[in-house]
Amino acid sequence: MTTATPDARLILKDVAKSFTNHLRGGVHLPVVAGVSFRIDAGEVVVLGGPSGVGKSSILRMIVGNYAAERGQILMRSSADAAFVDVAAASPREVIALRRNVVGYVSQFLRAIPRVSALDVVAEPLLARGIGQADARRQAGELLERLNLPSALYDLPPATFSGGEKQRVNIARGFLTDHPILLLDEPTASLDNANRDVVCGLIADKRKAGVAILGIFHDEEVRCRVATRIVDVSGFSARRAAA
Ligand SMILES: Nc1ncnc2c1ncn2[C@@H]1O[C@H](COP(=O)(O)OP(=O)(O)OP(=O)(O)O)[C@@H](O)[C@H]1O
Repeated sequence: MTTATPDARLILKDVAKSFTNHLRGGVHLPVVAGVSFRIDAGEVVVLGGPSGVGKSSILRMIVGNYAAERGQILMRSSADAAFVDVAAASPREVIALRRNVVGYVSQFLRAIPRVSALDVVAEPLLARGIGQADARRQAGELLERLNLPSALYDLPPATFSGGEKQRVNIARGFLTDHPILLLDEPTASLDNANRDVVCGLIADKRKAGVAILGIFHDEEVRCRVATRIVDVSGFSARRAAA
């Protein structure tokens, strides 16, 4: 299952993560071990399992926010490209992978003071060399699809509602054409109409051959978007240690 095929974009091999709490006398908290799965282009794999089992931690290791303790996290942009191991990558390599290979929609928007919603969304396109007018136009079109009132485009998102902030975050993550996309509960604060829009955006990405890995607590959304579910309970380090 974790062998490389031409379609493979993301391969995890025997990945493990635990935390050590230095403020609590070095308490050691094993989270996951033996995490092994593969995602091909055009798949939407959803991580399942109970709260606290390690789903978000796996996404954060893939995007390089958390260091993997063991194992390999191999990713590539196309069938012709070489795999890069995020688990062994330098900070500079991680930044390049985030710019070009792996997109990430986190649970919460990290609002930058004084930067407008439109520019927050357009920024990843600018970083990839697209001109400002074009980037802002594309950002506006996506925000419109996500039903964000145009009166908000020029305002910084800091004072937006939870659902409005989440839609800015989704637009920022979906605007680029990263070949791998990670989604951490992108529909959590959305109403039904906008949940439908996000399901449509995910379907478009899948058709374009993007390899998607997501967490969705909403069962209806999970059933609509998932092509496969990976149950993280099977990798629980606590269960293995018990
Ligand atoms: N930075 C951190 N420092 C210490 N412990 C952490 C850290 N991040 C996560 N954990 C712990 O790791 C475990 C797994 O957390 P994680 O957020 O990955 O679970 P989850 O399956 O995504 O949960 P949920 O479904 O509730 O979001 C939890 O026990 C959590 O407390």
